[in-house]
Amino acid sequence: MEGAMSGLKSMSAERKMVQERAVSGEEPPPQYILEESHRPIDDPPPTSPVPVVHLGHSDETAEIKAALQSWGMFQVIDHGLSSSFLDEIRDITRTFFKLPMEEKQKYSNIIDGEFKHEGYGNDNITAEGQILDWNDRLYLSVQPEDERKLELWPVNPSSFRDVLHEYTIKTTKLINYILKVVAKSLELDKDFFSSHLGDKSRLNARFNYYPSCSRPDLVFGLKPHSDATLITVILPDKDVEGLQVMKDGKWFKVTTSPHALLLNIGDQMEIMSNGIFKSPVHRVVTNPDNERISVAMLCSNELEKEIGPADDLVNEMRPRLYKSFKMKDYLEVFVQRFFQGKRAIDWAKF
Ligand SMILES: O=C(O)CCC(=O)C(=O)O
Ligand SMILES: [Fe+2]
Repeated sequence: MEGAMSGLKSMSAERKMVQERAVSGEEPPPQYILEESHRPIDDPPPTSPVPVVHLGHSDETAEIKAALQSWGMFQVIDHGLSSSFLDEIRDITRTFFKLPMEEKQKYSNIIDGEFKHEGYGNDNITAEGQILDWNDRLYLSVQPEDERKLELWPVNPSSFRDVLHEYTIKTTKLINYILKVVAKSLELDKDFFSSHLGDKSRLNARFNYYPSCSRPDLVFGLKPHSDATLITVILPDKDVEGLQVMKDGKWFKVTTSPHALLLNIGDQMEIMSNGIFKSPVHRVVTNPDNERISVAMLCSNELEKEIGPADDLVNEMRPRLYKSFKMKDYLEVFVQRFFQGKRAIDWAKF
């Protein structure tokens, strides 16, 4: 067993970045190739624009409720972030991934052969036969501010840290606003989620880089998953599509305005809303001609916090559907299952 674990450990540590494979024109090697029944099928899934919610309008609460009950996600255009600032975030992302490999490796998520969540890299390899995603990423914890590992924040491009800091402040403000509206839509006190989040609530930034892939029919850019979060803010690529969401058992391409931020709820919201809202399953497919980037800001409750369904959402008509547990215990289960392409929410159900 120990031998097998150390074998897996060295597979994580020694693997090549997807970007290196794409640059040298490699076809995806066997570890990336999906079983036939799991492959993204070629006939393009229907496109349907994810609902647009108008913040500050009198019907924002009803719009958010309807969007979360049907899609689990919505796009926001009047979010208060300028289009030029959104482009700056896209620019620092592209510039970082364009740096020479040895420069990016200074921020590696493998330290002394051990996989860490934070930093530049790929998923951990935790099991023999695990199918890998056609994606490299930079994962950074941005909040609480005093827990930032600044040594993993790129200094190149030189604006990277300042832009990410500013984006953290702006997304936090947007998330706080949206969480009040979501609470109202559930007829909870408007501060229900923010008071639960507490002072040590977490915000993580995941910069995704999906190199072009000669065989998009065989691989995923990002495997089907729901987020572990309370809520996630995605800045999608301006030009290249790839994100798909499961709705009513079917996959839909997600199309958004270039000026939009896309918000989706995660498992913590499904649990706290006692299943009134469902955390959407989504995935990313690759593209033979173009690379794609996205930035996900992932907002979660404090690690020591106990979470469970809101008492006011449990009644005779709607019994308690999920257990209560410590956030950190959920994340541990989530991470193990995520790498295996399995959902953690089933673990939380009664
Ligand atoms: O690339 C995207 O559009 C989505 C990324 C995503 O789902 C994630 O980082 O959790
Ligand atoms: Fe996601």
